[in-house]
Amino acid sequence: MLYCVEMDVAIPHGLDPDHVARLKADEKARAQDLQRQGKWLHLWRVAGRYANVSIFEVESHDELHDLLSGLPLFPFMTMRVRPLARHPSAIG
Ligand SMILES: O=C(O)C[C@H]1C=CC(=O)O1
Repeated sequence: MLYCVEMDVAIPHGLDPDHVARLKADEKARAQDLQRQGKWLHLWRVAGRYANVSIFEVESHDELHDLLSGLPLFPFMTMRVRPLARHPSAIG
């Protein structure tokens, strides 16, 4: 199942900078691991915003939820999830 997920990141200003740096490093490692596993197919920065648009391929809503809610930055992200269906005019 394919999903388009838009993630908006809002890290509170008062957080310890070392803690934030660690969270970002952990997030990067996890994102790259999921890409290597073939579950996080696309990861694009939204120009001008601390946000991304991503495409995930997973088995179920539950798998997607587990994966997203386990991201290190999850507590600081607002997510918009859209399930994708095949477009009848798509040639690919
Ligand atoms: O920077 C972001 O968009 C948030 C998050 C998603 C992947 C990652 O490495 O960080």
